[in-house]
Amino acid sequence: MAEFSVIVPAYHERANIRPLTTRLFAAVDEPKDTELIFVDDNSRDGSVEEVEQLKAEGYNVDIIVRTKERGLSSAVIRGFTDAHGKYLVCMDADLQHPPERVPAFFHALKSNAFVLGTRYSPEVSMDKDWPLIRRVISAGARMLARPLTTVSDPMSGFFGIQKDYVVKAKNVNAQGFKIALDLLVKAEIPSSMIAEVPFSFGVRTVGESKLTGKVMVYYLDQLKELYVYKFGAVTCVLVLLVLAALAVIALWYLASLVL
Ligand SMILES: Nc1nc2c(ncn2[C@@H]2O[C@H](COP(=O)(O)OP(=O)(O)O[C@H]3O[C@H](CO)[C@@H](O)[C@H](O)[C@@H]3O)[C@@H](O)[C@H]2O)c(=O)[nH]1
Ligand SMILES: [Mg+2]
Repeated sequence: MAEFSVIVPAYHERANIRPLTTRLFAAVDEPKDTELIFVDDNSRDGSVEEVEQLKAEGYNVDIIVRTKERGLSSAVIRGFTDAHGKYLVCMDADLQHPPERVPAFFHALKSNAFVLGTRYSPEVSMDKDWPLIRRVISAGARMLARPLTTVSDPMSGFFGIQKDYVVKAKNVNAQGFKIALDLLVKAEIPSSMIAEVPFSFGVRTVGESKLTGKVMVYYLDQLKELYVYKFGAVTCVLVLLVLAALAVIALWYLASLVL
């Protein structure tokens, strides 16, 4: 039974499956003790056949095909549930998360409950081709998550967690796009048990991003739920009322200067 599991949510990613698998197994320290699980939402694009071929070549890779559910977070939860490993790493299929960094996650997971891949470290650079609009959205989204966690990249989808802590996390939001943030808040992991691994965020070369306007709405909804979870509904309403009052006072003051 594998001790290390790599979970990859995948939707229409056939062309990325082979390079990810070969690069991952070439990189890990203990390939015989490592399993790779794709969680595909019935893409029907040849992903299953590609995985079968890789299996026949001897790679410890599998694919779960979901036909009734869809969504990034719920796919990751399904993969974590089915995984055999004690140490779990989640990464994207599109090679924006370099497989060569996975051993650093497993290494850090031996002494930490949670390991977050970060794009915001002096050691790494963000790919200069990452579109400006994505950088702006990412910065805004990060700022909004600031009160929830101290980690440097709460939007990251490249992370590792010990299986025991997945079991501990209750009511994880399967709708959201930001599963790492949800687990960080709901598994109640102390900051002393969280490590960060810097990585350079690449550019997708094959296939398309699934980030749509709807995903951003889901994110705001997820944030609302996490704020209430962490601070309680009463505190959230009071803070909103104070902010609204401050905004009215500021507008009043500005109007008095102009008029
Ligand atoms: N099974 C399944 N997989 C999905 C779904 N939606 C997306 N995925 C998979 O989830 C991964 C990330 O999707 P992308 O569409 O490539 O996301 P992105 O916009 O590049 O977003 C990335 O950057 C964010 C930070 O800015 C990360 O938070 C996010 O996890 C992801 O890494 C890919 O492997 C994609 O196939 C879905 O509905 N179902
Ligand atoms: Mg991507």
